[in-house]
Amino acid sequence: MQSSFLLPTPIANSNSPPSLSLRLPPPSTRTFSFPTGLGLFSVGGRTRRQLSSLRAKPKMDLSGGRGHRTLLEYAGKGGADVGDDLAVLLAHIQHACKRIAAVVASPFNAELGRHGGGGGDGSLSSGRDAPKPLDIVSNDILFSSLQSSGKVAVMASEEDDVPIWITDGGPFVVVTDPLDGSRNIDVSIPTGTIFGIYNRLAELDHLPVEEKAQLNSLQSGNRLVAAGYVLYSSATVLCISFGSGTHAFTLDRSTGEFVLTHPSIQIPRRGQIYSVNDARYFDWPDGLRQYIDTIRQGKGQFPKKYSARYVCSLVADFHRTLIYGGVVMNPRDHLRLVYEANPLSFLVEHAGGRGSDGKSRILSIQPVELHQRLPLFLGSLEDMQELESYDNVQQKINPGYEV
Ligand SMILES: O=P(O)(O)OC[C@H]1O[C@](O)(COP(=O)(O)O)[C@@H](O)[C@@H]1O
Repeated sequence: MQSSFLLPTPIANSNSPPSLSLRLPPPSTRTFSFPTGLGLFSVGGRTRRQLSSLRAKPKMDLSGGRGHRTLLEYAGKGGADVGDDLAVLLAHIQHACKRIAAVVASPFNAELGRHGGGGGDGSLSSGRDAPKPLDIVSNDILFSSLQSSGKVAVMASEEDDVPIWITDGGPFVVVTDPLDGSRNIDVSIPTGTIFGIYNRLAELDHLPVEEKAQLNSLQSGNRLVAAGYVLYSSATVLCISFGSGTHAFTLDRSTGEFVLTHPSIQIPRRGQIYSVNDARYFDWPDGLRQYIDTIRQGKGQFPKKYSARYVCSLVADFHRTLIYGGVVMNPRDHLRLVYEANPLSFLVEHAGGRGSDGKSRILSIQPVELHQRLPLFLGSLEDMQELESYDNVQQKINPGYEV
């Protein structure tokens, strides 16, 4: 059988794209793909005309003709111009997240999963310090980056009991869940970092350190200056909003840069996917059961049967929802207002969606405790409105599930 192939010809001028010479396949032969420098071209079964139109197609340009735009270019003066302080902080956060991406993917850390190694006192029988679980390692990485940025007054982390005061002059407050979904890490399921950035409240500067650390960290979500997450998955994706649109950048491992791949994300007004831990069905209130039963059968406001997807890793479930639409939820008091619900609600709202506790808009809730937990529903506007029209969607009992 004659095979088909495309050969890159020598490049005479490095500014011009490589041209392709081709021998056409007989009709309906197998499909082959070849790297050409312009991406993978699949040629099986295509006519010469189809191929030349493929060749003529320009590469997708996300930067208005200036090449791929990186996160730091985007945030800088030629882009969103978020201000020097925030740009510096962002540079440190993205650096920390690249390190976390490397740590969670490393074969040498795989066994550290949730519980870490060694004895209860943190030591090994050999006398060395026991390795730390990956969520603690991630917390340490973020802390050290925030500290070296010089831009952070206080960091409040899901991993720490109390917020840590870093520097008096720091203009920002950072709240974070450094490694969400870490319970899945032993089996290489995606994980993520979530962060929110507030301005330091200068009017609290006169208070004792513990008090001002606490109060700065308890700001309501509608005061967020920026929020984001980093998904550690088949690709490492950093999604961020500075309060004007939600944009995602994918890590280019060849350059180490986050490159803008999803500018101005708009969550579809309707999705066809719901994301929840279905095993809790019998602990759900009637309203939530009815809602899920209805959309599953295609009997809701959108006359299509919904599909279920649940990774059990909030960042992954949220990222899919942001791109494909639908709703992602955890109806019990489990996820944290400060570290998870507020940043993700900020992102979904700036993409045209909604974040709610089943009754109220998340960003309007005033946190009263740092580690406060609540039911969380995030998603497409119309799906969220339909969900909230069922009065009773918050799971009040929380029997302490083992897995
Ligand atoms: O057990 P549930 O209710 O399905 O909760 C799963 C959720 O908990 C999380 O693992 C976060 O919980 P932790 O902060 O305790 O790890 C999310 O990533 C996930 O969406």
